[in-house]
Amino acid sequence: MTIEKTPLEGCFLIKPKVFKDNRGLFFESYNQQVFQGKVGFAPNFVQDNQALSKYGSVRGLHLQKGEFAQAKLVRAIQGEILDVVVDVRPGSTTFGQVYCVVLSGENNYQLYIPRGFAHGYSTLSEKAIFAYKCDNFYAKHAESGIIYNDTTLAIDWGIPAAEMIISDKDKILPTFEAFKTTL
Ligand SMILES: Cc1cn([C@H]2C[C@H](O)[C@@H](COP(=O)(O)OP(=O)(O)O[C@H]3O[C@@H](C)C(=O)[C@@H](O)[C@H]3O)O2)c(=O)[nH]c1=O
Repeated sequence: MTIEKTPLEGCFLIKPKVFKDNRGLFFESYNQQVFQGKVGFAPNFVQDNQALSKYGSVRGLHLQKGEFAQAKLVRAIQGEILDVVVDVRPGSTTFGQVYCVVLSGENNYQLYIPRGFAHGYSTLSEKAIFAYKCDNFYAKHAESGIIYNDTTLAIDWGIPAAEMIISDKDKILPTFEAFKTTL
């Protein structure tokens, strides 16, 4: 397993060591000892989530605020997604910067997203199964987010606008400018 820094402070791309044989393959999808050794701390993951999405689905950008903030370790078990994170930690040297990476059931990459980031993903394949670990519980009242098509962030989700599938909740998220006033 390799753990690489991304351009965003505290956000890491994890590439597992995959063992292939005539039965299929095997890899460690999380190893606390390795994570601690390479990153310097071990998150206390308390909730695992899984979602199935159709092609064109865009989920996000989401985060939970304050004491309910969540760090996440995300991956695509099947299919291909474009994972997108935005550093919205006040005072961070990479505040407002966006990082995107393709995660798939083929590359088995994972992204460690620290607390205080906004997160979203689009589904590039016909369908995708997305799974993630969180270091804090779901708290509906602490949910916040930024609109997926914010013009200042200008995220390319890899999906034509006419084919995007977006939840009603996500369609009314604030712009990045408006979100910033809530920080
Ligand atoms: C996230 C979440 C949702 N739910 C419920 C609430 C709702 O009825 C249903 C679907 O929720 P949502 O529409 O918020 O699901 P979704 O849009 O997939 O939300 C997720 O998006 C990605 C981008 C993230 O980063 C996650 O942290 C999470 O916010 O599931 C839980 O019970 N527990 C949870 O942890």
